[in-house]
Amino acid sequence: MQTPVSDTTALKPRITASGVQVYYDTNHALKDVSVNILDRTTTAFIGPSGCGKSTFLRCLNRMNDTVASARVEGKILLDGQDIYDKRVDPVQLRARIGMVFQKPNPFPKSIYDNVAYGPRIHGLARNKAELDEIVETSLRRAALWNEVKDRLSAPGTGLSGGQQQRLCIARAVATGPEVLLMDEPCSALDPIATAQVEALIDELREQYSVVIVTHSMQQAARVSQKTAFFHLGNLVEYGDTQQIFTNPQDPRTESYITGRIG
Ligand SMILES: Nc1ncnc2c1ncn2[C@@H]1O[C@H](COP(=O)(O)OP(=O)(O)OP(=O)(O)O)[C@@H](O)[C@H]1O
Repeated sequence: MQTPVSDTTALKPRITASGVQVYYDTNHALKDVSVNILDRTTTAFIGPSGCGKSTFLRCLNRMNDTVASARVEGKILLDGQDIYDKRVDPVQLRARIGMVFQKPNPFPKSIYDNVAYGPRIHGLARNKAELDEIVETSLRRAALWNEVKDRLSAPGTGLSGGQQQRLCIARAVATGPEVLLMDEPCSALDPIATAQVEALIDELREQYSVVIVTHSMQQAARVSQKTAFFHLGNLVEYGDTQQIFTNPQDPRTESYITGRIG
């Protein structure tokens, strides 16, 4: 369901990006991007292939650190703290800004251990009972508990694609993140599993800030309250999803949403 515009106006920025540039060697892939990502809001990144959506998403939890050719400039603050500060541990950061990928990628471990992995390495549970509690809460939050509660020791990889993606969402929420980044989370799923994940995204944003990269404008319209349109490495337009789709301010946005570029 679309949130009325007035609902997002009072929400505070969780992430503030200013003047972000990304280079892969000499390829200037992201050009001077500045945007606020709001709390308790789903923000969609849309735009033609290769425009920099995933590159920008990966800047938000320093996943580009793992790409040798990538160089990131500019400032990205999470709750006012510079995430690129040398004192910030990227592993701790990724517990606060979780990520769900295009293809479900559960660990080759049991359903329980997939969810318990993060809380274990970050020392979030003092004993087995607390860990059990986190696993159950996370699986409930990912709308998967009822389907798996009787087979928690079965391998995560044995679940259906849609269930695996919800398991990956449970794994991401298990560390108590503030922000969830999703890079085309439904592209490997069938329509029913897609609908389930979309419904879940709408529930998750009541607690988290959710950012989703999607190729589907219909999906962006269904799940997001804010939309950012990227083109050739530029953030061309950012605004309320309804406004972007009905009354875009930039001719490039209009061309994209009416299917003239893409
Ligand atoms: N790991 C990488 N190494 C080198 N260049 C990269 C890498 N990832 C992305 N790029 C380049 O950066 C630019 C932006 O790519 P990016 O994947 O961010 O775009 P996108 O909008 O997410 O595209 P798509 O919708 O096809 O996934 C492209 O020119 C791409 O070739």
